[in-house]
Amino acid sequence: MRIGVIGGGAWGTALAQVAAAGGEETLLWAREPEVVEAVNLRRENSVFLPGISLSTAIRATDALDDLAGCEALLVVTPAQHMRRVLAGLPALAVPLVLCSKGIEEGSAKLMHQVAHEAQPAAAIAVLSGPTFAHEVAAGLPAAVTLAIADQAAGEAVAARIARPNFRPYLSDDLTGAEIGGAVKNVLAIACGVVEGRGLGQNARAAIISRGFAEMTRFGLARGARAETLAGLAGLGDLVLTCSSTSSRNFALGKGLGEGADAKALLADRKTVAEGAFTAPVLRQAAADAGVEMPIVGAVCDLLAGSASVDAVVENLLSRPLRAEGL
Ligand SMILES: NC(=O)C1=CN([C@@H]2O[C@H](COP(=O)(O)OP(=O)(O)OC[C@H]3O[C@@H](n4cnc5c(N)ncnc54)[C@H](O)[C@@H]3O)[C@@H](O)[C@H]2O)C=CC1
Ligand SMILES: O=C(CO)COP(=O)(O)O
Repeated sequence: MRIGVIGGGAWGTALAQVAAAGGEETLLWAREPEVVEAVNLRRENSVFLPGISLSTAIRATDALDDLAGCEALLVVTPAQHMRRVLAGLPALAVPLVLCSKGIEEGSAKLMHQVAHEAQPAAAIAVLSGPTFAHEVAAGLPAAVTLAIADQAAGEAVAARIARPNFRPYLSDDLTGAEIGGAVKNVLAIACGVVEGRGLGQNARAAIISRGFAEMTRFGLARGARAETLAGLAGLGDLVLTCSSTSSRNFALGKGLGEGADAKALLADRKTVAEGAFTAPVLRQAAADAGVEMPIVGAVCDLLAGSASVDAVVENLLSRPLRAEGL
């Protein structure tokens, strides 16, 4: 097996399909025995990515040990589970390509920091960008940022995962690529709220643009480069997920905007809406860095049930007038 994928959710399955489309034998590790069985017997992940016929070059397993012989590993667990899953593997020397979007609760660490602590000998790359899993799995065109410190290693990984309809763009800014993906999830919840409450398309565009200002302020404070945040992994993904109920984060926000209870919405989920986990740790990290993120704060209040939609909107609209620049 040459490429291994850790995580049999929608995105891990879609990335396994991309890998297999290049003729690579691909091993997909999934936690759920029913996912392993469905992929191996029916060539479909009917739990997390129904309706997509999967390549015969994909084999699924529920044994992490089976990944030992892979030459590269794509890591696609939900962000809050990445440390434990990586720590459960033997020491790895193959490249780890992190595809999850989030910030670790408690530590406020980015996934590349978490992965480095769990697997210090592995080269770490971050793959992030505007990529709804079902479109990628169906072979529709998409482009991503592939961030890795070592350029030669990056070129090798890019060559390995690039396909005619899947274009990685290289970067060495892991922090920027990760902050873009993590922050946009929280902003997508805010845009969903705008939709659910019927606040209009002007308001949504305002949230995208002022949200991008928040992302940029926070990213620069954590050492990201502005050009990365303005690229596929930042602005590109922000625009995608702030515009469609195909985004689980947007859909969660839409429910909040329609007046549903946050706890009930979250308890009801089988799939992950990363923004709900990222929002509180992001608010704290921003406060620690002295960065204002009022939209992120509003999402936190809604998720905690500590303020109504109308109250957070009024709060945002009554902030002191200021210059547009960062
Ligand atoms: N679905 C998408 O279109 C995209 C998702 N991503 C990111 O990929 C990551 C994974 O998301 P999806 O594949 O969409 O997941 P999903 O929402 O389709 O499935 C949930 C996943 O969580 C896993 N899980 C649940 N409890 C777990 C535990 N205790 N330990 C380890 N894993 C556990 C399940 O096994 C399953 O793989 C997230 O960080 C997400 O932001 C990134 C780009 C696109
Ligand atoms: O990250 C994604 C697309 O790039 C998927 O967004 P959601 O997790 O909100 O569905």
